[in-house]
Amino acid sequence: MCKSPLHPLLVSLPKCEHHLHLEGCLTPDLLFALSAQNQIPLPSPSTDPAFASPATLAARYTVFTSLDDFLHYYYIGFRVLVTPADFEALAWSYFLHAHTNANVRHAEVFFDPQAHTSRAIPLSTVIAGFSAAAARAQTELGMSSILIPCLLRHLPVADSAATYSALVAGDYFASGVLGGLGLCSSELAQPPQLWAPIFADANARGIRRTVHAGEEGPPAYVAAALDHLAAMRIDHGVRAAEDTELLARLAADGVMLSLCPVSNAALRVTRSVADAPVRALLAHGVKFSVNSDDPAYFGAWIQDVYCAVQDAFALTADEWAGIARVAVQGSWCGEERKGEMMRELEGVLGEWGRGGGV
Ligand SMILES: Nc1ncnc2[nH]cnc12
Ligand SMILES: [Zn+2]
Repeated sequence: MCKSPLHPLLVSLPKCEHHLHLEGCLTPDLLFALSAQNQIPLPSPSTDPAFASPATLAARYTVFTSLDDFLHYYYIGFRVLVTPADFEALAWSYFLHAHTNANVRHAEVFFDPQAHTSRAIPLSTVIAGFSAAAARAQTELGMSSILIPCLLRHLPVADSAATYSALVAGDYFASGVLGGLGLCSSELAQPPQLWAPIFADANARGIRRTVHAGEEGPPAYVAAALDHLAAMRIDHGVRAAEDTELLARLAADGVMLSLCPVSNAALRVTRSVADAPVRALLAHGVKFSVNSDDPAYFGAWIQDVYCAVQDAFALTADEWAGIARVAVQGSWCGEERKGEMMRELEGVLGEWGRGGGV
């Protein structure tokens, strides 16, 4: 909860989340429970004392030193996910939390196929579990969602190409089970252009494209994601704020950044949430949405992130209205769904105004 008088508005705003890794919703409690259930050992506390208990692991998560320090723990977490039911339970825990605590109405969620297939978990197992949870969220919560597989930059590009080909051959994109293609994981020394042939093929097939760039990597990686991968959205993009020409380009082209200010502070991309480029983006007219990234690892779900941004920047109700409208418009759902969400949003804003909102 934030200290702002706008807190009730921030809770009730219908939200779209565009930057959420489903595997980033694996809490230490669920990690230990699935480890016991599936009889998959975690690292021994004698090699890493963080694995003594869920509490010690949660404490370790508060002192990440970099993206790669976080990714080390993040990929260990994958080991305990085995059955379609495990994947479904993980995704459902996110959808239910986002619906109940933050009024998320639409979520575009990432997952990392290569980090499962490399453990001999078939693509079909992962996708069956995640898509079952997405269907349940639609039916039971009225929440729409889009599943987006991310290719992993810390693995050879050939591995990305093989995974992408398997996804295409499995008809997952053409059938609409998957709604886009992403690129994530370690960023430094992994320039986006290495993935150009894969993203060119995706573009030719009409598959939407989003790319993690400008998190730890330089502004040039953001430009390269646009130039070489035809990225339609940039995930993070924080470091774009270092380059005013790039900001002007993002604004002119209407490219939305999926900002994750709490993640950035947790991974030392910025010193604090207050160092996120929120004011610079607003001033330059760059579109952005506010997102959680890996909430179980950073201890902040989307509502907490909205509150953290408000505590840091004291935005006005009008500024939040603009951010919420951009989030709806920048979503990849159909125009009809956007229209529904926009009407809901305008209803909430109108009610806030009539109540004498600040
Ligand atoms: N913040 C992040 N950056 C890059 N890859 C990720 N995978 C999960 N979270 C990530
Ligand atoms: Zn991310």
